[in-house]
Amino acid sequence: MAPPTVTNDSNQNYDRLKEVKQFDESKAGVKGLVDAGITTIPPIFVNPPEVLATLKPSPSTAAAAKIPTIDLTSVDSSLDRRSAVVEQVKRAASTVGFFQVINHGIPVEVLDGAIAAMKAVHDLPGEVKAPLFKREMEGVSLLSNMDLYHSNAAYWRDTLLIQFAPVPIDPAEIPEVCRDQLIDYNERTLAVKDLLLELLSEGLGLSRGKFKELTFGEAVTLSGHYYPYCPQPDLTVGFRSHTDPGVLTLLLQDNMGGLQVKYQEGWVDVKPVREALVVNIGDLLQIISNEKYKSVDHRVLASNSRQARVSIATFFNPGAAENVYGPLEELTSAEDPPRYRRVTYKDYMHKFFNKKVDNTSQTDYFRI
Ligand SMILES: O=C(O)CCC(=O)C(=O)O
Ligand SMILES: [Fe+2]
Repeated sequence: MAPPTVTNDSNQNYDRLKEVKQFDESKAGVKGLVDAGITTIPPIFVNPPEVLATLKPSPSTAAAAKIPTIDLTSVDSSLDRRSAVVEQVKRAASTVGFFQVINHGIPVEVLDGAIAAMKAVHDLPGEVKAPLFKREMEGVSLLSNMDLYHSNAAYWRDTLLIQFAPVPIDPAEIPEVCRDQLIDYNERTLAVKDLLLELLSEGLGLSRGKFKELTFGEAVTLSGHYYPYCPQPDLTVGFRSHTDPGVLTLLLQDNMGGLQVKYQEGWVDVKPVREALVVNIGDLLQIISNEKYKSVDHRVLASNSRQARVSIATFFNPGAAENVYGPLEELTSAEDPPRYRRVTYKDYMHKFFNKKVDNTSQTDYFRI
C-alpha cells in the first residue's frame, strides 16, 4: 500500500499530518470540536476551492420530480402491482439512481426510535465515547473521517459503525443507549432489502433470486451518522461527494435535510419524506448491470443549524470480499460490450477508502 498522503492542495502551509493526528488522537470526533466551542473550523476540514465553488445553491432543484417516492403496498400479493412497481424502481435506478420507498412495512415508531437512539449515542459524554473511537471497522466502532489519513480534506461528521453481518455481532458490543432500537431496526430492514433486491433484479429481466445468488446483501453495515452544528458550512461538507461502493444502500434520515444528489449538471435535494426510506444504487450494481443501473454521486452539506442532523445508512454488500464482479453476461452483447473490468469487492473497497476529494467518480477507475 502506498504511504498515506496528507496534503491539502488549497492550503499547504501548515503541518497537515500533525493536525490530522491530533484530531484522530483526541478520540472525540467532530462533536468534540463543537463541544469545545470552536468558532472557526480547523484547516484540515477546509475543502478544495473546486468543491467549495459547488456548495452554492443551484437554480434548479425541483427535487420531488426527480427523486420519486415509490409505494410498496401489495407488491407481494398482486402481480399487477408488482410489475408496476418493478417499472418504477427500474426507471429510478436507471436514471437518478435514488428513490424513496413508503409502506415498506417498518413501523414509524421503529424508525423514530432508531434515529433517537442514534442521536443519544453521539450525544453521550466524550469520556464515555472515547473508548469506542477506533480505526478498525469491525464489530462496533465510532469513527470520524474513515479516510482521514489519505484524504486531502476532512468532513464534518461522526459515525457509529455496526457490522451486523456476515459475521454476527455480539449485542453486548452495541452501546446500551441504542442497542435494542438498532437491533430491531436492522432486523426489519432485511426484509425491505430482500424485496428491493428482487425488484431490482426483475427490472433487469433477471430471475427474482439472481442477486441473492450473487451473495448481494449478505454483508450488512449500519452507519449512524451525526452531522453537528458547523460554524463555517461554506468551507467544508458534511460528507464528501461520493458514490456508494457496494450493492445497495437504505437510508433513514431525520427531518433536517442536507443530502443532495448530482443529477443533470446540478445538485438536487433529497427532501426528507416522513416514514420513507431512501434507496440508492451502489457501484457494484452499476458494474454488474453494465451501467443499466446508475450509482450516482451524492453528498451531505454541512449546516450551521444548532440542531445536529442524524441519518442511518445501511450498506448491503456481497457476502465475501474475494468475490469477483463484472458486467453480467446476460446483460452484455456485441452491441453493448462490457464497460467495466472485473474486480474483487475487496479491491473495489480499497479504492473507495483511498479516494481523493475531487470531482471524479470512483466507478471511472474501473471503466474499460
Ligand atoms: O447521511 C446521509 O444522508 C448520506 C450518507 C451517505 O451518503 C453515506 O454514508 O454513504
Ligand atoms: Fe452514500
